[in-house]
Amino acid sequence: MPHSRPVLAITAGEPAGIGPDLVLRLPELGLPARLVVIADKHLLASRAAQLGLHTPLHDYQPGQAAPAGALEVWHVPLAAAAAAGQLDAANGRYVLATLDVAIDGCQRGEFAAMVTAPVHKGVINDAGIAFSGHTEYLAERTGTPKVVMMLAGAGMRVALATTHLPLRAVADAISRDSLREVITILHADLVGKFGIAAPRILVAGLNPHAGEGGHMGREEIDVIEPVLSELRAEGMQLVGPLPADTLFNPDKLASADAVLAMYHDQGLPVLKHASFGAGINITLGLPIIRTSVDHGTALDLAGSGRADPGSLFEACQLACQLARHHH
Ligand SMILES: NC(=O)c1ccc[n+]([C@@H]2O[C@H](COP(=O)([O-])OP(=O)(O)OC[C@H]3O[C@@H](n4cnc5c(N)ncnc54)[C@H](O)[C@@H]3O)[C@@H](O)[C@H]2O)c1
Ligand SMILES: N[C@H](C(=O)O)[C@H](O)COP(=O)(O)O
Repeated sequence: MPHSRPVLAITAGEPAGIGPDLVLRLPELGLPARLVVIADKHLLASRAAQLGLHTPLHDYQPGQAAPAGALEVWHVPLAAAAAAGQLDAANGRYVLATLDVAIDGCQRGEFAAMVTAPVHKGVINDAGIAFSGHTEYLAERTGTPKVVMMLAGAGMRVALATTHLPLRAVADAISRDSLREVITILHADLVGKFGIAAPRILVAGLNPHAGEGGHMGREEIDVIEPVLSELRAEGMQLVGPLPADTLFNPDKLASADAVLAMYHDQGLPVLKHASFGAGINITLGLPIIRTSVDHGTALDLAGSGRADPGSLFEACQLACQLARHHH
């Protein structure tokens, strides 16, 4: 019965980072899914030996599930041997090749969802490949004009109006059109993927004190408020633009299904402070399901056995739930 359990594609990420360490722990979760790890199989075997783990590794065969408790491996060969903690730009293309296998498999329907362990954005760029993150890469590879990054954890969902941009470029990137698209995607996926019938979304301002009536910036008046009014008229429950320094107070969050922050470090430090180690990153607006960890490659911990698999576990659990819901 090959289709009785959803098949999750899990990319092991940067080979020198903690991704390989964490995926080797996945059988502990006992998830009702087939876990197909996309990575170099020799890397996984040698990292398992380094960590003293005895995770059963089977070559992935689409029509034949491995026994529960084992990982199935879709082998993508490294370009150069990888040592824990030591980045090597020679493997930049390998990392993207693992993502391509997962994306293509999801688009074909062979995988129900993909879950990503962390990649190192810097070393991929050092390899001569322009790369700002999975989020943007997935949008491009699936031909999706606009996606939304959302992190979830500690009872919060925080979506971002802009993602991996220099701070200097943020204000210019927030236009009425882009904001309307972001809120529309966020709203649609809260309803469609998360099953929240009438989501209530808190929207942050961009400037301190949400612009202080135009005295500390005009983006709230010129861009954010007009879009919120327009979308409220379509029936969305949108509160804001609110000053970002107080919008994360527990009493405000209690009444909300999600927060929309205007930029990466307005929203994510709050969420990661509250949930680091168990937070999840979800890409909204894609034609496929993608969840991820909330942390990076932690090169300092790779191969040490001290990396916490909690976030990867949560990401796989959510991918499994969303896949079942979608199915
Ligand atoms: N999903 C992703 O692919 C993703 C997410 C965030 C950062 N990154 C990338 O990771 C690289 C390193 O980023 P960084 O140093 O800012 O963040 P990081 O998350 O790798 O490390 C920050 C701190 O948290 C610790 N840490 C991280 N994950 C942990 C875990 N699972 N268990 C225990 N401790 C953990 C690290 O040891 C370090 O002290 C960058 O290239 C960044 O772009 C990738
Ligand atoms: N912004 C994310 C975070 O800080 O957790 C992270 O960089 C991952 O982004 P991608 O999923 O786009 O790689």
